[in-house]
Amino acid sequence: MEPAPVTRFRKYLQIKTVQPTPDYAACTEFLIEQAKEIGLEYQIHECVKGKPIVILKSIGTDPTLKTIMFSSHTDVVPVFEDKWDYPPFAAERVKLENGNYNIYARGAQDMKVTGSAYLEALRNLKSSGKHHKRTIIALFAPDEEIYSIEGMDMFVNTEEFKDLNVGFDIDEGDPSFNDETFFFTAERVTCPVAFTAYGNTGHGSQFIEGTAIEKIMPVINEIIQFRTKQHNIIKHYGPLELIHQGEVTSANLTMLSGGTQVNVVPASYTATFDFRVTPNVNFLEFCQYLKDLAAKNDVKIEFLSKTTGNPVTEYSESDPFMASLQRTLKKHNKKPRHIIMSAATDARFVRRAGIPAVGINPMLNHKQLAHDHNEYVDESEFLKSITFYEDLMIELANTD
Ligand SMILES: CSCC[C@H](NC=O)C(=O)O
Ligand SMILES: [Zn+2]
Ligand SMILES: [Zn+2]
Repeated sequence: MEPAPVTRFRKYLQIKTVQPTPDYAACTEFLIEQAKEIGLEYQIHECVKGKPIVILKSIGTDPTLKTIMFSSHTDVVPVFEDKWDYPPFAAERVKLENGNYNIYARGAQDMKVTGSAYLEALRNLKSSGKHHKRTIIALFAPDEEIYSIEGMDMFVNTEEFKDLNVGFDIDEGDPSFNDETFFFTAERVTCPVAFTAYGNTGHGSQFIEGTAIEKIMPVINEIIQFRTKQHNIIKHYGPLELIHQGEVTSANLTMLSGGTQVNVVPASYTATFDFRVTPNVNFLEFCQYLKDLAAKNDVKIEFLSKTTGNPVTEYSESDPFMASLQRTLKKHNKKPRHIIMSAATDARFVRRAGIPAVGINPMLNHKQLAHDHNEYVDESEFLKSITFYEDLMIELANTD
């Protein structure tokens, strides 16, 4: 028999909140239905029409205290459907030889599993009748996969957000590929940059000097060398390299454009890079390095994001909320490991608003498949994560 939490999780996965045209209306309807069934208060806030932030609340016995927020995003990244063994929005429950089940769907890991675990944890809390002092909020945000511009980036600056009176945020983490539980209080800065070179044009049969491509090539080459050097710093960790990725800066050439016809030398050429800058270096100094590189090669540089850096949440075991988190980890026999998030999450906006935020995902021994084909979760890990969040909610919400 399929457990009821799994049935509800699969229903959430079947809603096509896939970028670039996510069905947020159906998603909101599902979340409201859940809130009503569970007995939670709910409110919806749209910073931009059609981009709902759904907020569910279990009101604490002392509503004057700062609240505890559990954040997730509702959107998922696109798929290459022909590369999937199961339809990505059917959320098929596949039985394995060992008797366990996997649930296959886009968003199964990133991050509807977490949103579903929050809902199930709240459901259990409500039906158990357990009291908690602080109000618990489960927040479901749109557009995280496309920079959150009309999602959390805007929302944290609103009165509605201030009214939530959040004191501590639990946010997106990564499932673990071993038996350790990763938690994050800092992440790398997403820094998309476009370099554009302008040069002489002319007939494609000629040795034209000073072409755009001649100017852009040294920039590309230097960045590729930089990338290799950064990678070399962590390569010796072998299979554990993933844990250390946040300690260095990554660079990937993700877009290259220019040229209109094969026999016409292009007048301009653009190379766009996805940089993820480690908090271990000064972000502005890194930006200056890129600016100098552009100037040296007579190339225009454009920073495609307005970020000036990412604040880090202070971590101290004597902090009462952090202590509650550690107690819950201990209770669940977790081996916590404090690392730097290599990707970007909505926690960065919460931290910018001056609120401590911890990214975490309690699922263990899992293949990391966020944004990949055949994304799935192990059903038993999903079910275990519900009890983890249930305890975490109670611990954090009863923190003095
Ligand atoms: C940088 S905004 C997009 C956020 C996205 N987060 C997870 O996949 C990421 O690319 O890291
Ligand atoms: Zn995500
Ligand atoms: Zn993602």
